[in-house]
Amino acid sequence: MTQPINVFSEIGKLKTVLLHRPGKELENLMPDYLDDLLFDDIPYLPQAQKEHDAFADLLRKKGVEVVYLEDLAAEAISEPDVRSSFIKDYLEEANIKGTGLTRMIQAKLDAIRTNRELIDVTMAGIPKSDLEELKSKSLTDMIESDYPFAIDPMPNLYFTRDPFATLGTGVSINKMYSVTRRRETLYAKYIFTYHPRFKDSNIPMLYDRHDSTRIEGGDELVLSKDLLALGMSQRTDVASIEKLAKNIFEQKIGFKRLLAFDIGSKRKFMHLDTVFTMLDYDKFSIHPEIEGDLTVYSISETVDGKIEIIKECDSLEAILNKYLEIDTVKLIRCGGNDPMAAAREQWNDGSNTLAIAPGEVIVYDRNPVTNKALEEAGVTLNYIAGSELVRGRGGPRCMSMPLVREDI
Ligand SMILES: NC(=[NH2+])NCCC[C@H](N)C(=O)O
Repeated sequence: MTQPINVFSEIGKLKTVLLHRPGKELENLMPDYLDDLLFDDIPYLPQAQKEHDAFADLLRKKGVEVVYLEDLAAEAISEPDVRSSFIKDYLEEANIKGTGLTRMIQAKLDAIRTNRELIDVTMAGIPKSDLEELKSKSLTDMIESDYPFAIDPMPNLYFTRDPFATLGTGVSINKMYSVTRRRETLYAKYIFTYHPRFKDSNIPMLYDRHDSTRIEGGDELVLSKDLLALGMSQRTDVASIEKLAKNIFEQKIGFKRLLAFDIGSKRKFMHLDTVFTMLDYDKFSIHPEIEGDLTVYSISETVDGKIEIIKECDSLEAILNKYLEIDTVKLIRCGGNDPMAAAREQWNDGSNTLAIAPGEVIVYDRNPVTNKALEEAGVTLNYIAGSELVRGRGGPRCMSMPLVREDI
């Protein structure tokens, strides 16, 4: 039987992928809170859904099984006691002001008939205006301020790449950088523990969502069955990479080395996959700003089970040649040779490609300069529109979490 999780590369033929169709959580974005919610603008939901459906259809057309986070989460809580414990965890983490309000919301959630509807409500968040009871005078003391939400929405859920990452046969359930994304990992906890697809497989857990240091899936790349690339970024702390390495070696997942790339701490480069993705055995898309010398930490295990860390300063090209044991990797620049196009198209996720097979990727159609450079390098491109989706600052890789890839 194939493992429910099998991801030993970034490029092996994609067999099963996890998406989230953008939902009502995007309609709960408000201009005053965009920064906290990590959005730059408010997508128009029907159009965002249309674009997302086209992305899913393309994947299906390419023979990929598409599963949705919201369906798996609903199926995972099908036992009444699991559903109750999910609601309890959700409420505990929801940062609700006032116990009266918590009780009121709990009653509302308990009364929702189908689990799928329940999951949708938890994702969308709960505006105070949806709580009829709050309108009665006796409850005014529960309304702390003009803040519009009793529970915040989770608008970043369609970036399924980040709250957890599949690595080999295991999964790292991540401690997210921002408050707004921390609750997203609750769905992963329930899915990997209780969903029939996973529950009997004893999935190796490689990171703990309650850990003190942060890590996100956009910084976790599987370069080969032996090698992982990690970003030390705005989102991922170096300490987390060390912990992940320890867990990977202890649980004998199979990877022999982790390369941690220091990409600095800027929003435009929030994750390693915003400046660097794998296209083929020897081809990568990169943002020109990471072409110079980089500081990289190579983390491996010694024969007596200790962690060894070596610091190197070299170009990305030299590091990849050395550790992938390739004569010359080909780095394809986002924006080609035009610095202005590079900046603009990186902002619109031109380097954030999703490989569906070696040398075949999905890209946004809105980055023509980068796409031309990729085509000229012999990469096969499949286009999707992303006018609305891109407003959350993420591309095809960010919007997908592979569960199964064919080994290469
Ligand atoms: N893997 C990625 N690059 N994900 C992009 C996530 C974008 C999202 N708005 C955030 O700031 O978290």
